[in-house]
Amino acid sequence: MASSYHAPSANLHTLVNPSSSRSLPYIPSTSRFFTVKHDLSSLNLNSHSEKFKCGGARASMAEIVTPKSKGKVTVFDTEEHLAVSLAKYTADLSNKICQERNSFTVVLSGGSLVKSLRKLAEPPYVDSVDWSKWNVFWVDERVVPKDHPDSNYLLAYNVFLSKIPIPPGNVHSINDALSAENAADDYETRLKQLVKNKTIDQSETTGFPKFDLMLMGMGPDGHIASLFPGHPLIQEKEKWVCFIKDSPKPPSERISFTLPVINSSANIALVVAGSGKATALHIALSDVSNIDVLPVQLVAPEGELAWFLDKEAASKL
Ligand SMILES: O=C(O)[C@H](O)[C@@H](O)[C@H](O)[C@H](O)COP(=O)(O)O
Repeated sequence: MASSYHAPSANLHTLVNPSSSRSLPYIPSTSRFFTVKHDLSSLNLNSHSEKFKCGGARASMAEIVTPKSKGKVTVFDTEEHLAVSLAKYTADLSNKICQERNSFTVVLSGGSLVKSLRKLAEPPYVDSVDWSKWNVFWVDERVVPKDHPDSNYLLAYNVFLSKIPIPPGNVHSINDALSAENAADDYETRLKQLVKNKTIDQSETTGFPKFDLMLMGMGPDGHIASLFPGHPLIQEKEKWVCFIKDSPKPPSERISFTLPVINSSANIALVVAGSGKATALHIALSDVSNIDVLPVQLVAPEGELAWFLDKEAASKL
């Protein structure tokens, strides 16, 4: 389902309160659930704060307690420490799920998330993870050739996939010879075959594919995958994969998993770093009401949700 869409002109600081005058500036409310101080060492709240080893140095992280629906939130003092923890989380999950069902389905977004996966391609994980059991997919992809600098596949290949011994047949990228419409249909058909042959699990509740792990970033406007604020694609209820030709983030033509597929996941990790994401993150994780809903606020997996934040992204919580 793709239709005409006008990117919202308001930025996150001028979001409109629909219950009153349409031009009220958006003023974030104080979080009901937690407070985060900029200096992680001073965190002393509903949180569990600890030191862990990171490349020989001691690193700080703080775990924040949020309502169950918002998942487990961990704030790291640097992106480097975030990347170390993200690699351990992914490798541990891979080991656990491979033992249970002898395979592991992993979905990647594009953007800075991919760089934060770099530690997986280093010792100990490059040797300890059973890469032959991995099947890799994309939650969204730009409709460009695979060797184009905008390609999410190329980004993942350069940072990560080229450095691990994953069978090439287990890397499920889109068909870049097709139009956006056809690439979305083709990807959906391939997912259906892989559900049928049980490579991908299926949600008993929704009937949508149930991936073991989705690793996703979030844009500064609160978008996830290629589902943008105010765009009709966030309403899609039937399709597994949709296309967009008017993406506000270039390039304009993309394909994306729909929200029902995203939310049927067994595990979602949302990885958010940098001060440019702080306002959207505040909206997503606190109890802000009466604003236009951001796509990231609609993430509610059947399974577990884990947030990996750096302290810049968490600075407004
Ligand atoms: O292809 C894409 O553009 C992405 O999949 C997109 O959803 C991305 O993950 C976010 O925009 C965050 O990107 P950054 O972390 O680079 O801001």
